[in-house]
Formats: sequence, C-alpha cells, structure tokens
Amino acid sequence: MSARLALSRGAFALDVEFTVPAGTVLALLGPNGSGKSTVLGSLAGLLPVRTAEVTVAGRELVGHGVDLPPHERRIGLLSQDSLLFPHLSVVDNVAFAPRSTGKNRVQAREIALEWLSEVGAAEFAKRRPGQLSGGQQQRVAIARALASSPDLLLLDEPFAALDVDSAPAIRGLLRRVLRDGPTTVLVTHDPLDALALADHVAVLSEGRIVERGPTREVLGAPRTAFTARIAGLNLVAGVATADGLRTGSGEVLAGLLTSDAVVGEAAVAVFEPSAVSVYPHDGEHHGSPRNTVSATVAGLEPHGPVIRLRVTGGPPWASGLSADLTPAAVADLALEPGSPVMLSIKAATVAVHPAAG
Ligand SMILES: Nc1ncnc2c1ncn2[C@@H]1O[C@H](COP(=O)(O)OP(=O)(O)OP(=O)(O)O)[C@@H](O)[C@H]1O
Repeated sequence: MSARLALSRGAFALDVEFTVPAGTVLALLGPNGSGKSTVLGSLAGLLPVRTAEVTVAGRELVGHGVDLPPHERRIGLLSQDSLLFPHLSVVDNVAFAPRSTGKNRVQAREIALEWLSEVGAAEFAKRRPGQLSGGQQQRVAIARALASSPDLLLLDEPFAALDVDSAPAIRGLLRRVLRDGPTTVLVTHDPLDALALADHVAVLSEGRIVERGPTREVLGAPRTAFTARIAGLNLVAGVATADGLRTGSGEVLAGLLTSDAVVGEAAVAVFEPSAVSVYPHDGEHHGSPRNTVSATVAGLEPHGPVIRLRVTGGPPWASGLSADLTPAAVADLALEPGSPVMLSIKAATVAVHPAAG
C-alpha cells in the first residue's frame, strides 16, 4: 500500500507519506499526540482529510477524485478496546465481517467459526462478549478483523487494554496470523511490539515521519533523540535456544526467553546499554564468563547523566553494542576511541523476544 496524507485538526497538522510492501507489517511509533491514531483514522476513511492519496493492493481508495466510504475500503481495524457488539453472540460478531462483504449467512458463519478456532476462541462461540475476559474479547476482535479478508489491517495499540498476563499470548497470536496475513499498519508506543511484529518502523513526531527503516536497524541504532529515548536498546538477532539466542555467526548469547518466544524460531536478544559492564582488556572482570567478549571502543557520547560507549570489533554480534558508564568510570579506565575492552552482559538482563521475519 502507499499513502500520502495531509490534514489539520485544530492546531495539529499531519503530513506524511509512506509505503508498506504487500504482506508486511509497518509499525508507527511516536509520542502521545504525534498523530498515530490520526493516520489510522485517515486510512480507514473516518476522518476528513485535506489531501490524500491511498492505494491498497492496486486499488485506489482516495485520490484523483475517488473517495471510497469506510465500508468499501476493505480495511480491518482493531482498536485497543475491541468494541464487539454486546447484544450479538461471539460467532455472530465475527460473522458480521464476512456478511458485510456480501457472503450469505451460512458462508459467513463458516468463515467465522474457522477464524474463531484459528484464534483459540471457538469454545466461546455462543457466548456474549460480556461473558468474556479482556484477552478473550481481543481474540474475538482479531478474528472479526481478519474474517472480512481485508486488504489492509490497522492495529491501534492492540495490547494496551490487556493485562500483563494476556498480552504475550495475544502478541504471539498476532505474530502467527500476520506471518501470512494482510498488509498491516500497527500503532504502538512499545518498541518491543514493533520488534515482535513489524518488518519496518516509521517514527512520527508532530505529524511528520522523522525516521523510518527496517525495525532492527531503527531501534538498534536510532538517529533521532525520540527513538533513542524509547529504544536505544542493544539488539542481537538470531534464533531462540533453550537458554538464550544463537547468533547468525553461531555464538550463543545466554539470556532469558520471554513467554512468547519459541525455541528454534527467529528471535532478538534485547538488553539495555546499562546492562553491559566494561572492563579493561587485560584486567580482571567479574561478569559471567558466558556473555563476555573483547571489543574496541568506537566512540563515546554523553547521554544524560552517563557516557554511552559504542564498540566495534569482537564477534559480529558484539559490533555496534552500546554500554552506559559513569564519567568517573570512563576516566578510571582511560577509555578513548581505539581502547581495547572486555564487555560482559549478565544473562539475567538479556531478554530473548520473538522477532518478525
Ligand atoms: N477530535 C479531535 N479534534 C481536534 N484535534 C484532535 C482530535 N483528536 C486528536 N486531535 C489532535 O490531533 C493530534 C494527534 O492526535 P493522535 O490521537 O493522532 O495522536 P497519537 O499519536 O495517536 O497519540 P496517542 O499516543 O496519545 O494516542 C493531537 O495534537 C490531538 O490533540
């Protein structure tokens, strides 16, 4: 899909242009009020726009004199609170989607039951939404969003209303259905959601896209202050193992799997720069011998109250890692670009998350 959108809402102005390759997921990240929900509302045809050109799956939704109403756009929208129809059963809620695209009652019911079983909610088919937990309702809402076979799926903070126990299961479910699913735009404030689900991210600030690119590149090496603040994480890509992550070059980084990570599947090890300890190259270090590597200081930059050090060299996965040190520690270790160092990362601080792709 490709979109160019410009509009004003009071003093707020949105002006964005982006594309999402077919079948992939774009995450929109940005601070409160940056325009994320406005982008989704405009794509869905729910907000008046000044200029818009939106093409999805080769079909023009808006632009050049065309302006399809929301129900003709073939867009599935999933918001934070699922807004199921309270007076309809679960299966009728889901069947509503294919019905509205012209399927007859029998076909619509069949499609609904298939999707309910796909999302693990078949047993609730006859219940009313009020008789389900928040997580169960969100499963049904996902089934409903997908049951219309949308050309474009819009997800607006799909985990925001869920408790910490049900969010990982729903994230895992979305990962599964999005793998072969429709082209998707996901709004989130959580970089870990973007890592788990999105191929690309775009960072919005005050109605404009200030940064975009492949998820791991943008979150691992942010170029804007905002992205650095929300992300700036150390990311190492590989495959989840029982006790951590195997990197592309075969080393194992010890860590803890999150509850939605699956051994043998693509994963990203995530740890904060403050979790990386730095020792002199030939001196003693007291970290776990497992996650210890030698590297070379590439650069030092003030980062709030600490100094953020970036390294190069060492095994491929370690090149580009960041570590936060106090100014006193930098002085004690006499660190400067080119200094050889040892890095140590406690396994307990390394979280292994499932990764898109
Ligand atoms: N109904 C409205 N009328 C006028 N202005 C609005 C309206 N809704 C939102 N805005 C303004 O549009 C801007 C973008 O809001 P939007 O909800 O798109 O941001 P967001 O990035 O989704 O924020 P959040 O993360 O808080 O959901 C904000 O400045 C907001 O005040």
